[in-house]
Amino acid sequence: MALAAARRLLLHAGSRLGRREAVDGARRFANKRVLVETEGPAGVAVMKLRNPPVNSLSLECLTEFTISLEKLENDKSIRGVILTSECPGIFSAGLDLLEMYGRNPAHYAEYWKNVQELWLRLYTSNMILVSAINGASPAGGCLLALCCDYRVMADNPKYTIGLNESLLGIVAPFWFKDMYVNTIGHREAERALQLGTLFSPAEALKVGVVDEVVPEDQVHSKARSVMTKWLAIPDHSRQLTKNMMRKATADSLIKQREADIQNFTSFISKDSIQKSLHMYLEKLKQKKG
Ligand SMILES: CC/C=C/C=C/CC(=O)SCCNC(=O)CCNC(=O)[C@H](O)C(C)(C)COP(=O)(O)OP(=O)(O)OC[C@H]1O[C@@H](n2cnc3c(N)ncnc32)[C@H](O)[C@@H]1OP(=O)(O)O
Repeated sequence: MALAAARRLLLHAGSRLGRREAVDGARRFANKRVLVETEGPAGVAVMKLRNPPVNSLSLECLTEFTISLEKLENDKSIRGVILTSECPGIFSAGLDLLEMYGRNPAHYAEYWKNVQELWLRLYTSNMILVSAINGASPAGGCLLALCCDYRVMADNPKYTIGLNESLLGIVAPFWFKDMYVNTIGHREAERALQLGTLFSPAEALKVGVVDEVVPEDQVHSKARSVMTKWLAIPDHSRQLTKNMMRKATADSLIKQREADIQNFTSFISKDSIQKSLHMYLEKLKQKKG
């Protein structure tokens, strides 16, 4: 209920959290955790995640992200979105571990429903989505990038990308797996999912997790030039083709959303899984000290 109210509030431009501004002819609207600017090639928005320190996809961040996408989908002048990050060195650390640890089943269910919703909206978007991956992109961060039509990654060996869930002692849901298989093929996905591989940019390019690797200072210009190329294709034929390629994968989740929420909730609530997450969070802390 509270989230639905927040959603209504945010959808109103000019509300306290969601504001629309005119800056040098460019339009922008900003929530606390997502900034959207419509500069650059006509019909293109740049969406920047800004949920420091690591752009983890908290419930609030997911909600703001989904609402921003919804706004762009409803704006007929927007044909493409470049998805990137405002947090230095991090594209997104993926799902927020603190939303999946030490909470109650109702919270897990609510959280997962919002993860599904963002994924469905991104994966089935009619707009052209290009990701400018300017930092680390594990698990849910990789998922965001995989939803895009084209992925450009910064050539920095410190940045890695991949579905690393098995390293956390958790299992990537079937729709994460399906999208991985669609992108890199069954054999590579099978190996990478079991090992929880986090690929360097060069490896990610080789295996097909990303489409292009460029020097870090060229990620945005490259994403823009890729977008220009995709904008030259008539929308109706590109959209119908995208739908043809992605519909079966999206439908398999749509048909069993409730069951998938139940699965997630009972899996994540298990003592053994909570223990694994605890250990992983401790490891992240120790890495610092
Ligand atoms: C059925 C089950 C389905 C579930 C599917 C889940 C998919 C997921 O997305 S699970 C999340 C997986 N994510 C990760 O494994 C990433 C973990 N994080 C990292 O590897 C690193 O933090 C980093 C992203 C590479 C960034 O490194 P660095 O710049 O050195 O920052 P840190 O000091 O490590 O982190 C700062 C701060 O953020 C906290 N944090 C990191 N990641 C997450 C996260 N995903 N969720 C919540 N919080 C996270 C980290 O613990 C630090 O917190 P402090 O309180 O400052 O210690």
